[in-house]
Amino acid sequence: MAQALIPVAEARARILSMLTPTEQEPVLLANAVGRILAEDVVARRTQPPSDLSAMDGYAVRAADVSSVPARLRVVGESPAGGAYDGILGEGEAVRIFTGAPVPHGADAIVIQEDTERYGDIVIAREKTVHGRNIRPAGLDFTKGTTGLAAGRKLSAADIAFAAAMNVSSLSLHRRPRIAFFSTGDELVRPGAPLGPNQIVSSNNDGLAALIAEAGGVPLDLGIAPDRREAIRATARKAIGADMLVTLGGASVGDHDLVQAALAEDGLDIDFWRIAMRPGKPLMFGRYRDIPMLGLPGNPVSAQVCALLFLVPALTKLAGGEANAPRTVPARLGTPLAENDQREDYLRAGIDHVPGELPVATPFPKQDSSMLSLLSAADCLIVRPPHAPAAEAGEMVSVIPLR
Ligand SMILES: Nc1nc2c(c(=O)[nH]1)N[C@H]1C(S)=C(S)[C@@H](COP(=O)(O)OP(=O)(O)OC[C@H]3O[C@@H](n4cnc5c(N)ncnc54)[C@H](O)[C@@H]3O)O[C@H]1N2
Ligand code: MOO
Repeated sequence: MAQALIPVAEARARILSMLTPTEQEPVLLANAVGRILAEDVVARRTQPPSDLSAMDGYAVRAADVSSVPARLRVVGESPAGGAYDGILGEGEAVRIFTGAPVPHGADAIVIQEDTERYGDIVIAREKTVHGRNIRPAGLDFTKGTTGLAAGRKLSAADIAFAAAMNVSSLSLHRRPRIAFFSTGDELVRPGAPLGPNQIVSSNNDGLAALIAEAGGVPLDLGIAPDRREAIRATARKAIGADMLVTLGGASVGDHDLVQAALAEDGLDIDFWRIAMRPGKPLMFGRYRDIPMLGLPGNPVSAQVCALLFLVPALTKLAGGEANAPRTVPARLGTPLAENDQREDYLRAGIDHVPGELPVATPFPKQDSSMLSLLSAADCLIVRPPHAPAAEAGEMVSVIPLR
């Protein structure tokens, strides 16, 4: 009897449950963007450190400029990076610039455009109030507060924020090293001489790109021919990696040897075959000490399965919160027939309609060898197992691809 196919969500949960984050390492801010923070970042200083002017103009006592014109005596200057050391008295003003410390005694800044200057005298033409154009000390953050929480994927804004907190290096999980190889006598590298019945391996470069994009270090072990010993020898090169991914040889054909070859060399299978299209022959287990994901060889199946299983796995290894890819609602552009037991991921185009949900139209062909259609797809429509037939206009969930 055929073995039951494992649901997609269960497969992902089983993979994730086998993974633990890589160790932490200090990383300079310049190299940290896009990576996942392993420890909270605590502000090492208060920003602004003291009350600072937000404008170029004159520091005044607001009470002196409650009616205008107000005539004030300029007693000094406060540039950014400097300061006026005295205390501002009644009827006095200090020339001040954006970012400069507000002198003691002053409690407002009159912007330069609202003044006229005559030697030591400045006339304020607009009224002001207490606090205007002043950035109080600690407006942005105060020393000792947690600015960025562990688990966060660092954006450029986060890097700037960490720098402002006077933190120059961050504790991050080491980038996960993902070793992978393709199997198949028919495969050659792009650009290499092609024999009569050979095809170009698209999976190696495609997977390397996806791993790099997801924050991992791709370790391309090449192409193993369809011989058990060759598959074993190639797999052994993965020792030391955080995960091994095999491409192809996962199905039931006489030349689909990955499982049989590695079973004799320390592979312990957790599951094989899932209720998904494309990607039914997906396999997962542990090869010696290394988690191993066996992706199907069909190029679209390999990429879609990598997106659904390898990317969350990488996120977990890198210390982040691993989830299924984000879905958004859309309207179906064409009717769809009832689905079978396999959760379906249909390549589709997206049309944006102002003020309405986008319309996702599945491509008429969905063959899992067709990379042209994966490249052209704007999204994947997710159809649950046994979904009933659907009319055009019905709501569906889609995974945006770009
Ligand atoms: N009798 C059955 N046949 C198949 C089944 C099944 O359940 N029963 N499942 C089908 C499904 S679904 C898939 S997906 C494929 C996956 O098979 P494998 O993982 O064993 O992959 P291969 O046989 O090695 O290759 C499939 C296909 O993809 C091409 N390929 C492989 N590697 C690459 C690469 N690196 N770059 C580009 N193209 C690659 C290969 O030439 C084949 O055409 O099995 C179905 N069969
Ligand atoms: O699941 Mo296979 O990936 O349909 O082609």
